[in-house]
This record gives sequence, structure tokens and C-alpha cells, in this order.
Amino acid sequence: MTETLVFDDKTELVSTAAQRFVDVVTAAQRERGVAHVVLTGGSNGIAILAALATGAGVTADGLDWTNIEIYWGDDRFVPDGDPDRNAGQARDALLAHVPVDPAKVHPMAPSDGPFGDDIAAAAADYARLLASLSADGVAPEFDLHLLGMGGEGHINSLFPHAEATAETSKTVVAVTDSPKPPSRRITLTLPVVNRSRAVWFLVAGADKAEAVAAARDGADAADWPCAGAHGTAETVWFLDTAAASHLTA
Ligand SMILES: O=C(O)[C@H](O)[C@@H](O)[C@H](O)[C@H](O)COP(=O)(O)O
Repeated sequence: MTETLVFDDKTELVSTAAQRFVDVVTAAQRERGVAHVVLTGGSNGIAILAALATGAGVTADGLDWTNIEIYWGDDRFVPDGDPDRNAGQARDALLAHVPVDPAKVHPMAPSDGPFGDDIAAAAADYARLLASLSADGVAPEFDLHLLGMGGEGHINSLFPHAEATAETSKTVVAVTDSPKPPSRRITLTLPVVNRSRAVWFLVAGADKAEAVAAARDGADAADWPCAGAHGTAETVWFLDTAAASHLTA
């Protein structure tokens, strides 16, 4: 099922997504004990985390922070303290403020981590981690995968016409030529994004309107990577009016 929600402004978009995040996580915990959630960078992805931490417009009663396995859809392969790290931004916005279990928080390795500067080894390690936490030896069936999106339709570090975007077997790959700096990143691939029960796009701004319309019109994922991401149960587009402005129906 694909759902499109259009909000007057970013604040409303963020608080609605944050409340629904609580609902998805608590339902998964009720049904399966633990929730598996993939976080994203970008202003909206981080704003949702901040709303969850501060409780601004969100009621998180009943959510068991200790029982969430937390992953990232991509991260920049830079040193740990670099402000470009999605993991660091998420820690500052939310994870440092709630009682998550550190053993269940799974950042991708930074360039000064256990694999040093070896980005291929760091990517392979993340693939091993996903496999180790899965029922089928490949990757978990995520309850929720949050996605920001660039104006050219990139999601995670999957850019138009890039090798990583065309990947059909590996779950995690290294990107060394990202057109958007920094050039080195680690990213989940479309086949693993598409194992998620829920895929949510968090998109605001007129510069994203063309990509939103292309995805909704069933464009080729090579041209518009966002068009290749779908949840097995739901795909939800959280849009502001500007991002929704090229939709025809
Ligand atoms: O790849 C990156 O370098 C960006 O961080 C990017 O992936 C970001 O998540 C999107 O461009 C959405 O960003 P906004 O949520 O700020 O629109």
C-alpha cells in the first residue's frame, strides 16, 4: 500500500511522522518483542529524532527504548567525531537522551574505527552484522526504514546511475565517488531497503517535487533511485505542499 500525506509545513510533517514512529515501534514490540528500525540523515530524519527526544507534539508512552535494534541506511565514511556522521547526529538528537541499549545500536564504522581507512572491509562488516541479526542469514526484516531524499532522487547513498543503485545481491556496499560530498560512504542497497515492512520518505521543499512525481509515476530506479524503494506492507510519502506540487493526482 502506498500512502501520500501532505502537510502545510515541515513542523506538522515531522510531528506526525514522529508520532507514527512511536505507533510502529510499539506495535512491533507488542507483536515480536523487539523492533528493527533504520534511521536516516538529512534535516527531516534528524528532526523526527529530536521530536522524539523532546516530546514536542509526540506521546511516546509505552515505547520501550531498550528493545529497538537501530541501524542506519547510510553513513559518511569520515572520522567518528565528524559532524557529517549520520550516527553522531542521531546520537545528539535522540540516542544520548533515551535509554536505548548500546548493544542494539548499530552505527556503520567510521574511517577511524576498527577497519581504519578500509571502506570495503567496513561495508562487509555491516553486511555481516545485518546477517547476524536476521532470521534468514541475509538481513532483518526491518519494521521501519526512514528515508530522506535529494532533489535528484537519491536515497541513502544511492545516487542516479551509480553502481550501488544497480546492486542486486549485496546488502551493503561502499561508495567511493558520491557526487555529493563527502565522496566516501557506506550504504544499504535497494534489495535490503525493500525487505522493510514500512518505508517512509520524509520530503520537504520545491526542489524535491520533480523526484517525488517521478517516483510516484513509476520511474526507473537508475534515473530516480527513490522510485526503487518500497515497503512490503506500506510505503508512505510524508510531503510538504511544495514537495507535493508536481503530483497530478
Ligand atoms: O546524502 C547526503 O549527504 C544527505 O544527507 C542526504 O542523503 C539527505 O538525507 C537528503 O538529501 C535529504 O535531506 P533533507 O531531509 O535535509 O531534505
